[in-house]
Amino acid sequence: MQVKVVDYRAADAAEQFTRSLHETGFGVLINHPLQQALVEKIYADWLDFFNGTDKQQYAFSTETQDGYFSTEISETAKGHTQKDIKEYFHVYPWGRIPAQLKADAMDYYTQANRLAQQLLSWVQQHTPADIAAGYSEPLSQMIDGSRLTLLRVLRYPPLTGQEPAGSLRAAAHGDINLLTILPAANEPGLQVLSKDGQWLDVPSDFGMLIINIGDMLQEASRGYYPSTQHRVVNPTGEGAKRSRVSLPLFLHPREDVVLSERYTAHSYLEERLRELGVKK
Ligand SMILES: O=C(O)CCC(=O)C(=O)O
Ligand SMILES: [Fe+2]
Repeated sequence: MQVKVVDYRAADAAEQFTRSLHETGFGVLINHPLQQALVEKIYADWLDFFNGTDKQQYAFSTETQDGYFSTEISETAKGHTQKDIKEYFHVYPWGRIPAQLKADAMDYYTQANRLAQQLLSWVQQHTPADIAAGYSEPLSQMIDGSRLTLLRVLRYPPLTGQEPAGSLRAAAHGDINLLTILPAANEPGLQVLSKDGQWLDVPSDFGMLIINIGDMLQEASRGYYPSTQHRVVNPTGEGAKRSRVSLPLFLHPREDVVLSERYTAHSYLEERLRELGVKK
């Protein structure tokens, strides 16, 4: 298995891209419309923020989930016992955002949401009719007016050598949401679990955009689009001295969206956040 790199401008981009999502849970786009210069500026400005002390004033709220999550309270992936080696900030348009970082973060949030809506309509168009018949509403409509779509700015600090044995920058997990949109990070490390149980590097050269299916879309599509396990491995050598910054946009449906007979978006999210240990 290999995650395919698809040219967003190719005539058959939608077909190739959605086939990759069906086969691997992941797809990688080049020549996509998100501005690389903006992504890089966000990486640089937020790295300064994480290196400073202001972040302590934005401690996240268990109720609303916006704000800063320190390495001490960082999430523990489902089925794991060690916390991930990461700190992060959850940006929601209605949430707290440091003033000097707000304009760029919201600009990116808007651009990425627009692209996501189009990608969801590609996914919809290429869903087999019997599966699509089970969607409670068109996929791109599920995110209309959602308050829960979330831009996560992640910083994986340089390693100290004191990390607990076996802990990873991000332990193997599936994302909770519908679809995740992730520009290539400033450092390598992202891997995806293949069907035959091998960890493979996700193509993530400069400028690539990585998209993966989340558990909610797996649930809504009855597994046709799989939410594939992925992780971020610890660097060795010189790379261990450097921070890694990444910027996933987690696309969430409106809370009232019916995902399946078992779940609404709301009931699903509550269950998963409790499992992650970031909600009571
Ligand atoms: O940092 C990355 O490249 C991936 C992050 C991720 O998988 C997540 O936060 O869910
Ligand atoms: Fe993830």
